[in-house]
Amino acid sequence: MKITHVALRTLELPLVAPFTTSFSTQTHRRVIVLELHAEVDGVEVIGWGECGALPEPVYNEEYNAGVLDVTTTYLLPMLAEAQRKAPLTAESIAHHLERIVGNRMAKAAVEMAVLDAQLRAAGTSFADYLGVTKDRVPSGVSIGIQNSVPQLLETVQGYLDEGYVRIKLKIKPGWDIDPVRAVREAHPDIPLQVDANAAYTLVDANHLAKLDAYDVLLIEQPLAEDDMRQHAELAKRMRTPMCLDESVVSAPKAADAIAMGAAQIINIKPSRVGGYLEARRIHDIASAHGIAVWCGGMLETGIGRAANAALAGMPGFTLPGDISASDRFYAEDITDPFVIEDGYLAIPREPGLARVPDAGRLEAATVGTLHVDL
Ligand SMILES: CC(=O)N[C@@H](Cc1ccc2ccccc2c1)C(=O)O
Ligand SMILES: [Mg+2]
Repeated sequence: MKITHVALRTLELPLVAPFTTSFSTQTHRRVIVLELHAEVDGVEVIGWGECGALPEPVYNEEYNAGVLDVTTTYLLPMLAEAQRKAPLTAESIAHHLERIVGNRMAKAAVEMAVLDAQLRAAGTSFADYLGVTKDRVPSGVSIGIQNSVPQLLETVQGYLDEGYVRIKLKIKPGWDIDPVRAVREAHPDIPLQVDANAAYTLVDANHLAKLDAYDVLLIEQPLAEDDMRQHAELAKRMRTPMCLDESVVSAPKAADAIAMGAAQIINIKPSRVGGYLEARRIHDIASAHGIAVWCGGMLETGIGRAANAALAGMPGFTLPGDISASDRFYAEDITDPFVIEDGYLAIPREPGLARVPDAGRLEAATVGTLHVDL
């Protein structure tokens, strides 16, 4: 394909409720969406991409202003140069961009938009492209740090009433054992896991091991992104299975984590690892080692949610992911909403990888747009 034009929109979407983690409280999602115009065999097609980066570098080292700069200054000009020699394919994007170190969320958004355009032009759904045969995926929910344990129990009950099949609690020092104990005592049999977003150190090992008493499915990223060896050490000191999120930024890192015993489970986020094609490679490596994976979330709009739902249909995604219904975070999505039905989300089967945003809602949510001609 030949990319002709890309619009990089920054959207501001209010969250239905503040979302507090160990690293921040967010009341809005300020997210970058790419609208990529391309020609495939002379026919114009539009592909959509969504970037997982936050406005500030508090989840990982990327942030929106940096994504916009690296995409307009480097990534798109490099693809403009590459496509002068030969048509681009989604599968060749990573190769063309490999001179740029890191910036995985920025690269992932570009690759996603190219893949969406390519699949749309071919009339193929992402599920079919991946060979996914399932038609729906189980839906888990990520619950932020609450003001009190009673409020947490009320929030958990609300999501269980909506049908969520797995509860994930954000934890941090001072909000960990008590909330987990309270939820487990109230719900002895629900699948329950925790996510610390790197808030602890090995000094907390004995404290975190208290979670072993509450049948916790996994503990997600208790230590820092770079603490791969430390996670392996902690895994020896806890029965609760170790799961990594922020640390697994690529397939080689996934292989390291598995080889070192730093992860018994991996949270795959296509944005964090550089795109859906790298996400598939991580799925394949993990599955080959008998390591369970599940699909994490970055509060995606329906654009990213659609692609995540298809990815989560792959056989190695054996644990419910954070692919919640659209209304978990947004009163109104910019796309047709994903709704939870009997605890599951339907995997889209329309051509393409992403859901197409409603033009009016997209415009209404846009707080800034950059246009790049290639
Ligand atoms: C669903 C979930 O817990 N996601 C991330 C953390 C996270 C937390 C807060 C966010 C705010 C704005 C955008 C993305 C965000 C991602 C995680 O698994 O670690
Ligand atoms: Mg996480």
